[in-house]
Amino acid sequence: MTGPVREPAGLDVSRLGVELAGTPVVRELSCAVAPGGWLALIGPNGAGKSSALRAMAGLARHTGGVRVGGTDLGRLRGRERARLVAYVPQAPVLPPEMTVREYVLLGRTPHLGHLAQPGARDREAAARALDALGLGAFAARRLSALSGGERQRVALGRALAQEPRLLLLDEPTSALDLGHQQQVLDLIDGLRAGQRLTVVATLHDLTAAAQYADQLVLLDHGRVAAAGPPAEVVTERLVSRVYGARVRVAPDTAGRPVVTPVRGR
Ligand SMILES: Nc1ncnc2c1ncn2[C@@H]1O[C@H](COP(=O)(O)OP(=O)(O)OP(=O)(O)O)[C@@H](O)[C@H]1O
Repeated sequence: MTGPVREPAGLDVSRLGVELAGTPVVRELSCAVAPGGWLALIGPNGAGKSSALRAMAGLARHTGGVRVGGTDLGRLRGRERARLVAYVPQAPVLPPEMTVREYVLLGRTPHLGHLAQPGARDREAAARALDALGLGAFAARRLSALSGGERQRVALGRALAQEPRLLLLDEPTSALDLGHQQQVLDLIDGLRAGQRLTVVATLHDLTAAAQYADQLVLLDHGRVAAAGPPAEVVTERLVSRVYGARVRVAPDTAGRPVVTPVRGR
């Protein structure tokens, strides 16, 4: 997918904290992602990954700072923030009567003037996103008539049409078959490399996280249990301690860890 290359922007998160119903669910999370970098947030159910991501998107009350390209996100209004950051939730709520094309075009909203209608450039950005995700054939389909995996790709399509500089993805491949998982992760990786889009994604698949991200943050009960390059974070010791899982971890030919679950007796 090619689009206009804009000034790249990195992410700086300092001492992020989120409290829900009086309980801290993210504590003292600090991380930095260079422009064009990919950070994966990993950790067991309830570790605080989605909460941290929502806070980075400005959608959850939090303490600490989130800066994108040096700009404090807390100081930006919704539209300004949406030109910089796109967020795709784990289970997006899609308006059932809208078509795929109309929905993806909504990604252009932050770029339109007040009361302005989408123009040719906006339609091109939406068409690029649809094509890149193999959704061209679905463009006229209503959102209520899509499978779970198609819905997930449509939500990502809207975010790509937004042409953000930071892309926040909550479990972007959870509903996708193996081929579409690779297609989506490869696409995001291409945008990262080609346009220096900065990516933060929560991922349950540790092998995929290690294959695609250049750094991982492992959360456990809201705290950072480990952070760094994949080979340092995805280890048998850490995975068994934090997830309570039996696994073998072996490097692939590129040295990235591959996790194999091992059946108990
Ligand atoms: N609205 C809420 N009120 C109170 N606690 C909440 C609320 N939403 C989530 N939590 C709790 O916050 C903690 C972190 O949840 P979060 O969804 O961030 O975890 P996660 O790592 O993304 O989990 P999962 O892998 O299951 O999606 C969990 O203990 C969860 O039960």
